Amino acid sequence: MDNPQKLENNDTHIILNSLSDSATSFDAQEINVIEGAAPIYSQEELDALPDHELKHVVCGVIFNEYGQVLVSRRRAGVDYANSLEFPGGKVEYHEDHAAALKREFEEEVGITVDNFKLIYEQRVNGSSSPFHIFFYLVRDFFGQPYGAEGQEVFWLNVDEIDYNRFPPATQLLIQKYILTNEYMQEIYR
Ligand SMILES: Nc1nc2c([nH]c(=O)n2[C@@H]2O[C@H](COP(=O)(O)OP(=O)(O)OP(=O)(O)O)[C@@H](O)[C@H]2O)c(=O)[nH]1
Ligand SMILES: [Mg+2]
Repeated sequence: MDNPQKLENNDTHIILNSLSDSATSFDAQEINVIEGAAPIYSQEELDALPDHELKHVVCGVIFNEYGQVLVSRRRAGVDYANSLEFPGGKVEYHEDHAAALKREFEEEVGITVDNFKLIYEQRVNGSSSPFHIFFYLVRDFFGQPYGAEGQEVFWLNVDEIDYNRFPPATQLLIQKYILTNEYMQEIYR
């Protein structure tokens, strides 16, 4: 792959970036947390669960050459509807994390991704069952991201990120990893 992190077309960058206006005007109150999402397990109980009993979720954090991060808006009718998220989803039983990340990025934002590094993981009380979420820094991508499932997708400047717009596990990732600039040494290496 030739210089996979560089977007092929600067117009696409501008179109995607202009969508961030709607993200910037987003009201955190719109986030629809489905009823019954109260924690089922205490943190202690969650920590004691065998990992094979937990669904694995993988999400990818990608930066473009302008230092912006790729974000999607969750659709209506799902948990945390309307919140922002990093693309990703549930690992299927036959997949490892890398295969699941590649599939989710193809399905959700139409790009090919590679060269992953685990940056944060956490066990979470889901609305129906607990899951284990893993966030990967994605160092290489190829193609132009778009909302392949009809959702909004945009590049967001790191200093415009409002972590309150994301689900709780993602808020922690943003606070620990993105707002502290810890990612810098990994991508601008
Ligand atoms: N994609 C994504 N999911 C997240 C993030 N943070 C977070 O708590 N989650 C949770 O991870 C769980 C699974 O993610 P998902 O809904 O994207 O799963 P998926 O793509 O396989 O969806 P599907 O079941 O409709 O096919 C959801 O409960 C979601 O709320 C995030 O930053 N990105
Ligand atoms: Mg998903």
